[in-house]
Amino acid sequence: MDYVLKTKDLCKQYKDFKALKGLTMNVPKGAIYGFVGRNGAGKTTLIRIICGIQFSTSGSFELYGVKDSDSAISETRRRMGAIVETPSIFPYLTARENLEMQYDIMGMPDYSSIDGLLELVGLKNTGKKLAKNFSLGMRQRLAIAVALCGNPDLLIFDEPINGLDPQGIIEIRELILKLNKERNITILISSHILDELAKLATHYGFIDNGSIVREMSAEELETACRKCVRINVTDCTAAVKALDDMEFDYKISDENVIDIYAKPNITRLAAALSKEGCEILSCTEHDENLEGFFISLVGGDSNE
Ligand SMILES: Nc1ncnc2c1ncn2[C@@H]1O[C@H](COP(=O)(O)OP(=O)(O)OP(=O)(O)O)[C@@H](O)[C@H]1O
Repeated sequence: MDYVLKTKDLCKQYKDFKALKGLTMNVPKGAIYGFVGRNGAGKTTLIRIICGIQFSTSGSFELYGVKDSDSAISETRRRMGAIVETPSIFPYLTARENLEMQYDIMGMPDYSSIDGLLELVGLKNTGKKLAKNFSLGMRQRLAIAVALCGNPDLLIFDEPINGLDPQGIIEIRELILKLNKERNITILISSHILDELAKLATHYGFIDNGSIVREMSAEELETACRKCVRINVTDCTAAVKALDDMEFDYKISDENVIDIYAKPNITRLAAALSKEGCEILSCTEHDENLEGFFISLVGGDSNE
């Protein structure tokens, strides 16, 4: 498999605090790589290091096979566009003027591709409207257009849908999918909005406490997200006793809600619970989702 980005044992220390602790990750070419971790896990730190905004304390990375220690890394970074934290947009310029400014900054005198870029991100008809008057979704799409200016084949998004309304989320999702499918752009996207990420990602890297705890493809995740039978019961303690006696693999997922990782005979299950004085109020089939998987991987809350 070809990899666009490979990191090896990356560490980042701020005084006494280790933000990255030997982070090793591999982003395959053509992937939409979901970089999943709770607040403070180290996602932005890693992205800032790849973008050259910060330096690692130790470890290394390769971008398109070029090592970070190689002098060619700056040139290689031109193959990459990034939208990190506050997008770099000039509020008192129109969408077109923002892109012209970016072309100037990048030393690209030919503006002929700007119309196509504006069309691609759905900002072709914004005319004289200044970016400061754009909706958050429009601003985010403009930021994506700015990141696309150098015609990159890797795009890095740090939490791209934070704060967007549902319509804005759909627009950004569709744009990301289009860039990946039609322009073959590899995408690294950090997010803690896991349900949304699940609609996009082809690969995942789960980061916790400064290191990658698991990398997997979307197919592998699907297999790992176990199907279960979810029961809502009147008495959880009594139900647990019955489930233990029947040697079921289960998890208490909420107050009086239990996920059973098996296909129990419902009549027998109801009878066993009833013997303990517990009734089943409802029973449904349930798929463990990305969030459930993430929590089972790193424990605790996903901060979402
Ligand atoms: N300049 C700094 N000095 C000291 N600590 C820092 C600095 N920058 C980040 N940190 C700490 O490093 C850890 C990782 O931060 P980082 O921003 O990479 O996390 P994150 O996964 O992107 O989280 P979030 O989703 O909240 O942005 C956090 O505990 C943060 O407080």
